[in-house]
Amino acid sequence: MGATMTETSEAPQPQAGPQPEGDARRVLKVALLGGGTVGSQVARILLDDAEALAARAGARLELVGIAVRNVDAPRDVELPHGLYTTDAEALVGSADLVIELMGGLEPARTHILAALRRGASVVTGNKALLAQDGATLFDEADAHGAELNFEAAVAGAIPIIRPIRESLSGDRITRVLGIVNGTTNFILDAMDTTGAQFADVLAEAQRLGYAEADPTADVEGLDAAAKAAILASLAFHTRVSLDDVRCEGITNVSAADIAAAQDAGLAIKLLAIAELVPLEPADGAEAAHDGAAGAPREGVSVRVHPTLLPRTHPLAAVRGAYNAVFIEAENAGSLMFYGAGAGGAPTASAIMGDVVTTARRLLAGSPGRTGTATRTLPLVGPEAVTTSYSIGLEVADEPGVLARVAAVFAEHGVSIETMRQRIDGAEPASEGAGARPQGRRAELRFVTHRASEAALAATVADIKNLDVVESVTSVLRAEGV
Ligand SMILES: NC(=O)c1ccc[n+]([C@@H]2O[C@H](COP(=O)([O-])OP(=O)(O)OC[C@H]3O[C@@H](n4cnc5c(N)ncnc54)[C@H](O)[C@@H]3O)[C@@H](O)[C@H]2O)c1
Ligand SMILES: N[C@@H](CCO)C(=O)O
Ligand code: NA
Repeated sequence: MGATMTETSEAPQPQAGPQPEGDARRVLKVALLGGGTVGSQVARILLDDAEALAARAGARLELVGIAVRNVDAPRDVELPHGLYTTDAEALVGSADLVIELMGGLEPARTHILAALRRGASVVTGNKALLAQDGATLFDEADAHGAELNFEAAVAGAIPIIRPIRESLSGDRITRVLGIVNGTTNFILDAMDTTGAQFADVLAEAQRLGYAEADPTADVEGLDAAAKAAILASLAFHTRVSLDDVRCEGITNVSAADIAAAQDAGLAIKLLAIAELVPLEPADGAEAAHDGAAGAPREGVSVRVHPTLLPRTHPLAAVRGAYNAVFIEAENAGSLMFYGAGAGGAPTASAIMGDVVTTARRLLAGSPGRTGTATRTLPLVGPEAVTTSYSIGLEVADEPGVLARVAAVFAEHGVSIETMRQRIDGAEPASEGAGARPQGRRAELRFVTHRASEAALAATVADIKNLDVVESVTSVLRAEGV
């Protein structure tokens, strides 16, 4: 075991059999980097629940310090002032187990690497760092016999990392669909419930404290993309980083999109989607194989975008700031994991689960491997992925317009599943329903069968060029319609 452990001088004699209060001779020194929203809750649990944690971990978990930027900053959770320090480096040097909750890339990365190089294990909630440079951290952990655990990094309190890494390690996961950002789910849900526009709901979410003052990482999908990269790496045993994730946020989702989705029995959710995609062999070439005899070559697609879902899909029922991850596996079938994806105490629960599990394995002298990549799957771009699309258009309400638009879909081989028409906000009218006033506009909404992004883009470009089309108001992807 890489970590050193101390023994207290007033140690009781060892006893045979189970020891409900843990083995009090053994102490694991725990350093906490960051005393903010999550860190303060982790410290509270470590101090308040010390006895129960010792019983479960098999050693006393001694909080030796909390590294912060300013030791005198006002705090919501009252903790012994003497625990705070600005010297994170020294704190890391004294610990058996380091909990990193500073966030950001640096100096978090430097401190985690320093801990792992000493053989100290690390628990972190830092999805941004893991998605950017997880491979380096995993390699370092494995090289030094230390563990790096990160349940809190994806979907907060929801157990999802460990189920993928452990419970499903004997299955073959084929697809992961996740609502992994609470802020955007809160906004989309509020738009769905109230009919309000994105900007108004965002302002309200900021007022209520759901959205950050700078909501860019959330509303542009970057936070979800980091989580998607982590989920894809674990689910498919390959390496995926943030740069591999195609990402589109929710800033362009309009109240009209939401209303149209509702009319069609659909909901709009920001989904992180990671899936295995079969790859066609190159022209004239044999299909390459990924190592398993006879296995067809496959790639991984990882993306984040607003997605239309049938309102009957389990993910459509996820309301407010909650998160959920839906997994499809060859043998398990469909599984859904649901709960609080953020917040101090919920996220601290996931951190503490990792801390106790890590402590147990350290005490048993058998740290687990951190890295799970066993193969290198190609990342596939949108050209190899097909999805259904919903396209909204504003057109002149004139005879023959529908036929001209439909012809463009046909030219590009994009098959239409449904079409809805609304005249100047009035109830749908059928073609040929009597004389229309001149200059009226109609809104058309098409839902397509599965199509490639290239075919869809070419279709939209040609539709925009039709003189009867005033504008393409939205293009949204759909799943399960
Ligand atoms: N807040 C959540 O709901 C949530 C959920 C899941 C994961 N996370 C992750 O947990 C981590 C912590 O999030 P948080 O919300 O508690 O952040 P926070 O901003 O509330 O707290 C950060 C803490 O780190 C300290 N810190 C930051 N930079 C430092 C530096 N250079 N030196 C010393 N101390 C420094 C700050 O003083 C503060 O105490 C992040 O990686 C975040 O992505 C947070
Ligand atoms: N900003 C994130 C916090 C949890 O990672 C969210 O809204 O879900
Ligand atoms: Na989690």
